[in-house]
This record gives sequence, structure tokens and C-alpha cells, in this order.
Amino acid sequence: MGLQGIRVLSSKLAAQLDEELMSTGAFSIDQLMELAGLSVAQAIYRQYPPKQDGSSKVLVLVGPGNNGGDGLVASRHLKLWGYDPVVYYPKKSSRIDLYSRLVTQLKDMDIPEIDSVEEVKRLIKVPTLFELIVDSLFGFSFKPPVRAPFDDLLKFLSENHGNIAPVVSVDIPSGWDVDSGPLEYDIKPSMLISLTAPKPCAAKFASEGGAHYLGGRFISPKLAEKYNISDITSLYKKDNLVVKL
Ligand SMILES: NC(=O)C1=CN([C@@H]2O[C@H](COP(=O)(O)OP(=O)(O)OC[C@H]3O[C@@H](n4cnc5c(N)ncnc54)[C@H](O)[C@@H]3O)[C@@H](O)[C@H]2O)[C@@H](O)CC1
Ligand SMILES: [K+]
Repeated sequence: MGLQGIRVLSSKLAAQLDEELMSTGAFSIDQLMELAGLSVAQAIYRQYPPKQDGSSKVLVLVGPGNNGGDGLVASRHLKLWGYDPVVYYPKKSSRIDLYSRLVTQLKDMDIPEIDSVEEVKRLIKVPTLFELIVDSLFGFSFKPPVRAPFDDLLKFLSENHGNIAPVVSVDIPSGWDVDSGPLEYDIKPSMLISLTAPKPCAAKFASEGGAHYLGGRFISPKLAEKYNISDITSLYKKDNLVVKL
């Protein structure tokens, strides 16, 4: 397994493309995040369909930036599609308006929030409680080393790999360098959903044979050409919201 010739976007170019989508591209962050989070939920549904009795509990770990926002949006869709998500969101974003609206939407859907990392760790260790752990802690703006309170959690996930539910990473396996791959903590996700285009570290993930999806597919052919990722827009015709790479 590899990236099958799919081009990647470095951390620097991913940030630049994100800026461009929201300036000259005239997208709002809410629009992009909704499409990204929806595609994360869709990829999860394809790879790990929910049990019919609504008992598929999913722990969603939410970070302080837009990667976390994707996790909040995905939680809402997962609940609508028959999962039972629970959210851990220790460091609320400074973009108060957008994030407080997302949190209100989760409360309205009775999606509970866990308050402490100790409780998160205790619940993760309960056998068969969670079917999945969604890692929406950090995306393409992560700069190592990991700071508190996330260091403790990433250390725990890395050390307990193999004895806990499969981890599904959004855009980047959190704790990995966006361009070079695993660093001090390696949470070894079973599934990766790359957004817009895979980042260079996705090659390392793909080489280990995990389930790799591409979601968040909202760039125009012109922009794709500018960023040298036209192969991505041709994939839109192969499958719509998400595609398994
Ligand atoms: N154009 C796109 O591709 C889109 C990307 N989205 C998502 O947005 C993500 C990028 O979002 P952001 O730029 O907000 O950044 P991230 O969500 O990657 O993370 C930035 C946040 O993490 C903190 N942080 C960085 N390094 C840290 C460290 N070592 N220890 C502790 N905290 C650290 C920063 O202070 C900041 O709060 C993407 O990966 C993707 O998931 C979507 O929401 C919308 C569209
Ligand atoms: K992540």
C-alpha cells in the first residue's frame, strides 16, 4: 500500500491553501468545517458502520483548533446516523462564536461531554465500552513538542495502543509531525481521513496498511491546479463526499 501516486500538500502549503479558500475563494470557515466534519462522519460510517441498536459508543477527542472543530461537526452527524458519541474538549477555542454554536448544537442533541482527562483514561480502559476513538486533536498547524494538557493524553493513547478501541485520525495522526511523521508519541491510528489532500506524513500511515480516506473535497479545479493537486479533483468524479484511497 502507498499513496498510489496521489500528490501531497506540505504543512506550509496546506495552511496557504486554507487561507486562499477563505479569502479569494470566498468560503466561510463554517462552510469548510461542515463539509470536512460531514466527510469525516461519512468515512467512519463506511469503515465502521454503527450497530442497529444505537449502542456504538464513539469517543471524540477535540483539540483547540479547526481540527477539533471537524470533530465537533462529525459528532453531530454521527449521532444522527445512529452512533452514540461522547466528547472530550478540554481547551475551548478562542473563536468563541463558531465554537460555542457547535457546542450548543451538540448539547441540543444530548451528546455528553467528559470533563477530565482522568475520566477519559478510565473510560478508554473499560473493555468494549468504546467502539472507536476519533482523534481530532491536531491538524496541519501542529508544531511539536506536544504541550499540556494534550501530552498526557497522547502518551496514554500511545502506550495503550493494541488494548484500546481503534483510533480514527482526522487529517493528521495527532502528535505526528505533519511533514515527517511519528515523533515522541505514536498513537498508531487504524484509519486516517485526509482532508483536501493527504499531507506528507500520510505516506507513512499508508505504508502500514491502515484504512485511508480522502474527505473535505471542496477545492475548485483551478485552485487544485495552482497547488499541483489536480489528481484530487479528478477523484471527485470517482466517488462524491469521500473516497477510499
Ligand atoms: N482547508 C482545509 O483543508 C480545512 C481544514 N480544516 C481543518 O483544520 C485543521 C487545521 O486547523 P488549525 O489551523 O486551526 O490548526 P490545528 O487544529 O491543526 O491546531 C492548531 C491548534 O493547536 C494548538 N497547538 C499547535 N501545536 C501544539 C502543541 N505542540 N501542543 C499543544 N497545542 C498545540 C495551537 O495553539 C492551535 O490552538 C486541518 O488539519 C483540518 O482538520 C477544516 O476545518 C476546514 C478546511
Ligand atoms: K488529528
